[in-house]
Amino acid sequence: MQVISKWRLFNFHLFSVVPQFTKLPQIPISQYPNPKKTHLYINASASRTFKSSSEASILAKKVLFIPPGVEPEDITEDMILPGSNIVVGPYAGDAKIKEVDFVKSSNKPKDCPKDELPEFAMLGRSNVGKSSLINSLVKKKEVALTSKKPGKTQLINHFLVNKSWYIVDLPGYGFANASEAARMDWSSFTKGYFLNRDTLVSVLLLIDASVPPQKIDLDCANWLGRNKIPITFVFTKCDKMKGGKAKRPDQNIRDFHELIRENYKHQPPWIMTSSVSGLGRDELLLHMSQLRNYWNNE
Ligand SMILES: Nc1nc2c(ncn2[C@@H]2O[C@H](COP(=O)(O)OP(=O)(O)OP(=O)(O)O)[C@@H](O)[C@H]2O)c(=O)[nH]1
Ligand SMILES: [Mg+2]
Repeated sequence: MQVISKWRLFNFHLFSVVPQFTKLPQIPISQYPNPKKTHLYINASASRTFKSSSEASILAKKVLFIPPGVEPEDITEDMILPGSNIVVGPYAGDAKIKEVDFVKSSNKPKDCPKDELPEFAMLGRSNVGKSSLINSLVKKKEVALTSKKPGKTQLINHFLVNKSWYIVDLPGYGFANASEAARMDWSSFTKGYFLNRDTLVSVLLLIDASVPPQKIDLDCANWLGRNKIPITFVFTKCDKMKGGKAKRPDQNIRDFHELIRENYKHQPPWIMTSSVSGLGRDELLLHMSQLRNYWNNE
């Protein structure tokens, strides 16, 4: 298994991604020179695997995202992507982006491309970094337009990757100076897309990790959960360290998990990223590859 053996290179500990259940010594992510080795937590003594412990297997089911084709008791810690709760399974592969083409902007869900290719939709608060993440994933500066001014992306924008799948840039929700009418418009427009788009493999719900959990993000996560829309939490701006008493990204992420935990029977996948440092980029692409390849094989 080539993909898995790649991840064996990382000396990554299972218990480093179990924030809610363990109290482990913490090291701020800024202290890691290599983003690939960035962990939320480090526990020097935790070099166990799940194999020998049924307790650990139950814990794995509660906190890890276990993809199709993987049994909880077969998980070893080196199968977990760094800075995430995502286990890499047999469907992962072909993650590299070789080419990307902007296809179209649609202002109604029914105008979106009809070629049945799988797609991932970027959703999140205005200014959370959706367009920046797309640019970072495709390694091009100006594929998706970014701006300091919230509300830059107003349409459903389809980008075709490797001529075989789409990344979709959506308008941000909840920007403070939008009128109530504009907000309502956003919600019927985008909700229509989520509820009717059969080719949607997963929503990537972007959450700004440089600020404490926001009600609007929690509401959105809960709405998607209630409507059984597959979701991956992508924490953005993990490079941003605010001074003073502000919480660090890893603490904000832990607080966010704490608040949504009871709404999810199974842990949705989550991953830490930064469009500035490239943290989580390759890992997110690998995760998307396993969801996509499974979707294609279904
Ligand atoms: N430090 C840091 N800044 C970021 C990161 N990602 C985005 N930004 C900044 O955040 C601002 C908003 O980024 P966009 O990518 O335009 O955000 P968006 O979610 O597409 O915004 P809308 O299109 O308005 O919904 C820009 O100033 C980016 O440079 C990140 O990972 N780290
Ligand atoms: Mg945008």
